[in-house]
Order: sequence, then structure tokens, then C-alpha cells
Amino acid sequence: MFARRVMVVGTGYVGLTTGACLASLGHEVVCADIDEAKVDRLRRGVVDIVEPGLSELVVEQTSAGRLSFVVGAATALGAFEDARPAEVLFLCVPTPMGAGGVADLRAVESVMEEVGASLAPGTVVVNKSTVPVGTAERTAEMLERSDIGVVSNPEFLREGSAVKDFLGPDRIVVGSDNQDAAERVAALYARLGAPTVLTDAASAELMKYAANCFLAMKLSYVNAMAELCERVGADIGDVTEGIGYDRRIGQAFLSPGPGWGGSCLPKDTHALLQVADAADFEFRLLRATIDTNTRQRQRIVDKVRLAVTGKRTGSLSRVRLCLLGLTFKAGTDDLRDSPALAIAALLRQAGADLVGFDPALTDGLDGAPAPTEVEGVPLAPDAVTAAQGAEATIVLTEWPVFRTVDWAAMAGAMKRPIVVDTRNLVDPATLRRAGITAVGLGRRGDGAE
Ligand SMILES: NC(=O)C1=CN([C@@H]2O[C@H](COP(=O)(O)OP(=O)(O)OC[C@H]3O[C@@H](n4cnc5c(N)ncnc54)[C@H](O)[C@@H]3O)[C@@H](O)[C@H]2O)C=CC1
Ligand SMILES: O=C(O)[C@H]1O[C@H](OP(=O)(O)OP(=O)(O)OC[C@H]2O[C@@H](n3ccc(=O)[nH]c3=O)[C@H](O)[C@@H]2O)[C@H](O)[C@@H](O)[C@@H]1O
Repeated sequence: MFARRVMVVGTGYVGLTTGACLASLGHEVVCADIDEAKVDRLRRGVVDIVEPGLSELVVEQTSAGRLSFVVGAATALGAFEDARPAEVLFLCVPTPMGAGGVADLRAVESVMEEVGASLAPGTVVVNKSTVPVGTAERTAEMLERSDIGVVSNPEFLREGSAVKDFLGPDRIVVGSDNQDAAERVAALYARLGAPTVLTDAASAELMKYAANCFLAMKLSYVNAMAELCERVGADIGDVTEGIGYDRRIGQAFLSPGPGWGGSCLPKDTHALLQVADAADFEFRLLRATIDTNTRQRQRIVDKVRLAVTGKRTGSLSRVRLCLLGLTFKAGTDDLRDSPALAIAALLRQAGADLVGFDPALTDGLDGAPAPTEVEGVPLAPDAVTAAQGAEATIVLTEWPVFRTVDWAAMAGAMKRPIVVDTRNLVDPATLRRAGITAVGLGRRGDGAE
């Protein structure tokens, strides 16, 4: 295997995972970030995100001399051994939702402005950030250099299993109009032995959105089906198990929930809708996918209202509620676009008095004290404390630990023993044994009033 000198710009979920994993594949990697405090922590081996195996890999690869961290992309250019130039530059900077839903590409552009002119001839610029079709072409135009190859290499890892996903990917996608550059990027991953799709840049860019929007559509479909189950007296667990055995559908990504969230599915569905609009294509299916998700949040609030007051129009004013789980899914401490927080905001608007607990928010960063609140939701140190005096507990994130909470103690702490489980996580029999009324999504009896 031929080791390369790789520069990674942005050390978030994608950049840090890419850097540490490529180092573990034998490449010499320099990671750059504009956040000085983060770089300082990384140099000390402190990783500020919850990702299984990532801290260990960072420490291992840093000690092996294959991985280092610097402040700023320009500094990274001169940070390789013997001052040799980077051969490949990975862009792993944020591309958040901008005005009107379009992807905001300012970070990508600013890195290109910062280092574009200083790259050594023959360097390959790889875009790993999620960017709309045409970005590779625009990056090449911005660079105004025929000696630099531009490649789209979208990333498909999930938060909470980033390292495992990166090192065992379902596929690697490499898109470019420069075949030599594309092959050099594909070769970086050769040891992984994953299926590799070599294509043009536009197809690679669109493929990333196509995957995320398909996943979002699958979930909106499941959430709509769970609602239908309640209305016709069917059970969503049985329905999804039954359809999941069809290999064309598959068992994965079929759990109903409070709506899909996180730093990617929401922004990427909106960005693709904007791409479609700009191409004069009315993507009705995608719009319905997003609308179904927005409605899901209100549906959860309506369920809580009905469970607590017995009426569809009952008031939640001054009603104390315990929220279990605030991150956008289990296995991460990421709160970006969390459905739990969106639902908390709606409940607060309705006048409810909230207390939350999340197992990922019980420690502070780098020895700092644990946070005491998140977006206006006060945090308790454990589930039973959060439940004190609550008129209902709402399970919002599928943390496995919630299954084994002492539900009898929870029932004792609550003013009224009601659990609205938006993840169908806790066995309803366990709750019933503790004297708790259990409400879920689309299970037998969940639609009954
Ligand atoms: N989070 C995820 O699971 C996945 C994210 N993506 C995509 O990857 C991209 C990055 O996402 P995340 O890693 O989640 O972002 P993040 O927000 O976790 O990390 C981005 C990092 O880039 C740094 N940064 C921003 N501007 C910079 C600049 N000019 N120079 C150097 N560093 C800079 C920030 O300080 C931050 O540390 C996005 O386009 C996202 O859509 C793709 C697949 C998975
Ligand atoms: O582009 C990205 O950033 C990434 O976005 C998602 O990964 P991630 O955001 O980590 O989260 P997912 O595991 O996909 O979950 C997304 C949301 O759907 C929800 N979900 C997921 C699965 C399910 O069965 N039910 C369900 O409600 C989760 O709770 C969460 O709110 C994709 O799964 C990754 O392949 C992609 O690389």
C-alpha cells in the first residue's frame, strides 16, 4: 500500500473520523481546524464528541506519529514531515442550512480562498462535506488551476458509529471528471476492500442527497404508517417486522419515532428540495417527506396533551413534564436539530413546565461541570430526579438505558404515572407492572381514547 500525505480541514464528526481512520490505514495526516481550543484539546488527546473508539484511535495514531493537529488550513500546508507538500486535501467543513433551505457553502469557499493558490501542483482537493450538485465544478473554477484535481467523495457515516462506519463502509463513492485524481482518492481506501463507485462529480454529489433523502422518506413513511395503525387497530411493530423480511425493504430504519432530526437529514432534505426547485422540478415526494416530519412533532405534543388531560384540546399550562432523552438519537451527544428539543419547544409554548435527563449530558467538556440546562430545558442528574412531581414522562431518545430505569421508582416520583414513549422503547408490560399507563406510537391500543 502506498501511503499518502493527507490534509483534512475541519475536525468535527466527519473530519476527525476521516483523519484518524486514514492515519490508521497508514497515511500521514495533518488535521486543521479554525477552533483553536478544539485543536488544543485534540493535541492533548481530548475528543469533545461522543463517538465510540474515536478518542482511542486519535491517541493511538497521534502517538504513532501519523496524525497531528494544527490551527488553520494554511498552517497545515507546511506541517508534513520534512516540509513536503500535502498530496490530498479533504474538505470536511460544515455546510449548514442557509437562507431558504439552500446549503451554505461559505466554509468550503473560505478554505479554498485560504489555501487554493498555495497548493502544490498535482494536489487533489476532495470534497467530503455534503454539497449540492455543481460544487466540484465551482470549486475547480474558483481554483483557476489546471494542475489541481477536484473530487467529490461524499461520506455516509452515522453519528454514534462513525469509526465503525468509516472503516467498514457499505460503499465508497468517488466522483470526478479527472480520472487520475479519482483513482488516487479511491486508492487511499484500498485496504478497506469496500465496493467503490467511480463516477462523475455531479452524480457523486447527488448520490449523497439521494441516500439521505431516501432514508428520511423511509422514516416519514413509517411514522405515517404508525399513525394509520392507531386508526385501524393494527400494530406498527408487527407491520414493520413483516415488511422488513422483504429484502427489498429490509429491517433497518423502520422504527417510528418523534420525527427524524440531526445535523444532516433535515438540512439535506431542504437542500435537495432547493436543488430541485432551481432545476424547475417539483419534487412532491420530498416535500411530503419533510411536511410529514414537521407534523410528527405536533402529533407527539397532541398525544401528550390527550394522555395528560384526557382531552384533545386540554391545557398543558403549568403541567410538569419529565423528558427522557434530548439528543437527536441514542449513542451521540449531538443536539443539532434534535426532534426532542423541537418537541420541548412546542410543549413549552403550550405552557408546560419541563425537566429533562439525558445520559450523554451528565459530564462537562474537558473536566468542566455538567450542563445545567439545554435550550431552556433544566437538566436533572438522573431519570428519577427528573420525574419528581411530573404529570407524565416522555421518552424522546432511544437510549437503551431507559429500558432498565427503575420504573417503580419513576412511578413513585411522578405525580401521575403516565409514560408517552415516542420510541416504543420500554416494554409496556414493564410499565404496567409499575402501575404506569403506557402510550406509544402505533401499537395495539395506542389509538384508543
Ligand atoms: N455529522 C455527520 O454524521 C455527517 C456529516 N456529513 C457532512 O460533513 C460535513 C461536516 O459535518 P460535521 O463533521 O458534522 O461538522 P462539525 O460541525 O462537527 O465539524 C466541522 C468542523 O469544521 C471546522 N471549521 C469550520 N470552518 C472551518 C475553516 N474555514 N477552516 C477549518 N476548519 C473549519 C469547525 O470548527 C468544526 O470543528 C457537513 O457537510 C455534513 O453535512 C456527512 C456525513 C455524515
Ligand atoms: O449525512 C449524514 O450526516 C448522515 O446522516 C444520517 O446519519 P445520522 O444523522 O448520524 O443519524 P441516523 O442514524 O440516520 O438518524 C437520523 C434520525 O432518524 C431517526 N431514526 C432513525 C432510524 C429509525 O429507525 N427511526 C428513527 O426515527 C433518528 O432517531 C434520528 O433522529 C445517515 O444515516 C448517514 O448515512 C449520513 O452519513
